[in-house]
Amino acid sequence: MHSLRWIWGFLHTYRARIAIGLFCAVIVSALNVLNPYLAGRMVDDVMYGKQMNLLWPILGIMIAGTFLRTIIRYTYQMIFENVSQNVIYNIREQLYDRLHRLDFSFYDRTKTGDIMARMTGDMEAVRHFTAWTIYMIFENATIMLFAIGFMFYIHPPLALTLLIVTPIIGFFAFRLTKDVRPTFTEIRNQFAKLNSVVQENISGNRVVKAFAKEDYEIAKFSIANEGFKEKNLKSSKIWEKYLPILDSLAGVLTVLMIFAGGVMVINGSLTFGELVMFNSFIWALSNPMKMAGWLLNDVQRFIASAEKVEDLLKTVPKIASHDNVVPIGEYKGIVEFDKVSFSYGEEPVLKDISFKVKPGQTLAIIGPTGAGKSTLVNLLSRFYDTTSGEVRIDGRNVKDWELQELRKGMAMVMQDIFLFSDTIEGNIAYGNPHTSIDSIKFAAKMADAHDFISDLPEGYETIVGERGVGLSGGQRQRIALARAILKDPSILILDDTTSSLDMETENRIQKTLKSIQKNKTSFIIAHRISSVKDADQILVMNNGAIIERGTHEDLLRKKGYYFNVYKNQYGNFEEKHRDEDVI
Ligand SMILES: Nc1ncnc2c1ncn2[C@@H]1O[C@H](COP(=O)(O)OP(=O)(O)OP(=O)(O)O)[C@@H](O)[C@H]1O
Repeated sequence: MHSLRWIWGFLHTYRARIAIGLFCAVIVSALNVLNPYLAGRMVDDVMYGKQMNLLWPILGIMIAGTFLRTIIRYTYQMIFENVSQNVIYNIREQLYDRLHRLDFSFYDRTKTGDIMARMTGDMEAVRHFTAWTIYMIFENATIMLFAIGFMFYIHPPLALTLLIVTPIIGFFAFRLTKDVRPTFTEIRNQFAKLNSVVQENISGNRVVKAFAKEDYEIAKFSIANEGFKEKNLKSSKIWEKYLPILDSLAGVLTVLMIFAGGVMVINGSLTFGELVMFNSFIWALSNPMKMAGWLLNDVQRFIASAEKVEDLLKTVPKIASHDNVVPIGEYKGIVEFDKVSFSYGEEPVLKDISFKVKPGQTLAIIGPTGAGKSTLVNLLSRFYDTTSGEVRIDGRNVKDWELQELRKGMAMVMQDIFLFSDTIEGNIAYGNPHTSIDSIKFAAKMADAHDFISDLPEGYETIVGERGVGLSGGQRQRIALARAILKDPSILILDDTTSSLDMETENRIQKTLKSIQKNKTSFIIAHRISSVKDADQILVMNNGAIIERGTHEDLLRKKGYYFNVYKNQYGNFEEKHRDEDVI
């Protein structure tokens, strides 16, 4: 019931069309009882009554009725198809919108394969229900009602005799529904698992090959595939149990009709023509009963899928703009962390972090892997919210910013570079689609990417593969950097952006970046001293806390963690310190 109420929320926009469709279905159902009735009249009036003048009119009406029925049926099938396509279009749009609004924590815990299963298999089950199942249920119910009404009109005792079987059919149809429903949820969940295995294997195919794990992955897929087959077979077994019962009960109707009807014809309470009518009405009774199994099946499949789609549509992003946000107007880029702590789960990942950076300044963060560097900058753009403390930009808590406005003023080059399957030009212009090619080239020059792009046979028009396949790690980083530079943000965040570059290229980029960093607040996360040494402030993080802070010179003087990293990267400190060019 709940799923029906949910789908009605989408269907009600088309209620006029649905009403027309259902009205057409009523006409078709009425026309369905016309031919059996006329066949009976033919027997009684034309064959037995010898009223030959009725032969052609009856035949004409039968043919015209059949013709009309076909046209009207086609019309409402088209109406429902059209409504279903519109409904699915609307649901898909809302789903996609929701997927974009959901935050990082949702994607942290949800498998891509599961999302894909909802967008494909579940949506198809919902479409099938709205395009076919709804009108089929209505059509079968009305055919049955018309047939029962007519049978009572013609001969109530025989009609009653035949209806004795219907409660038994109803009972088994109900049992089928009850038993088969959980299996559809299982099938649906297994389909999501299968999707996840396939999706992960396609995305990770290089790792699979590199580790020669093809057989292992094939075996893993086989288990999921086998599970899917088993769940489907389990569902079929329930079907196999009930469908023959429903079929046989429908068959019982014919036997009952011939037996009881025959007796009534012999004792003269029923004409032969009326027996012919009843014989034809048997179809109108038995067919909906046979269909009931299939239709209930479809309804269960719909409910299992609708719950999943609705579930996703109702998932509320934890991170969103609150209702009373006022646009800030000018974006300066003053960043302040005030006693910020954060945890993804139980364990604290950031502990009591405080600092302030102003436009034109660069803050660098260095520290061992897992120290919390990326997590720190993720709080800046509100990918996650602080557990305690405040992150402020231009003096305002990031939670009080309109989310889009907050993020529009920032550009981030993430550790895990993602490029779209598009041209290099399209990838660089992702944040500014209407920009000129000259601006794109300028940004590429700033990121030291212009030369290698120009050397490609198709230059900026070169299509890069999914996730940037076809480019080296360093080339990908430089395109991502150009994409961020082109956005001309107030806050520029570079998370391990130059890790794949050689020192010479990194040096060139640092020089060019200086010219554009003048009015920006820059964050640089790196493991190399060469990447952070020029920053106005360097934070050394370990285990979620700031353990040292200061300029390069300050930190060298402290002879702590930073000093040791420096020594490791540049060899003997005293010796290298004499050679200032090195740093
Ligand atoms: N999405 C997440 N869910 C749960 N834990 C996470 C998540 N992302 C990171 N962590 C954990 O938080 C801690 C800090 O991770 P973070 O990525 O911030 O470190 P990092 O200093 O940037 O490391 P690296 O230098 O390797 O990039 C790690 O222990 C990591 O396992």
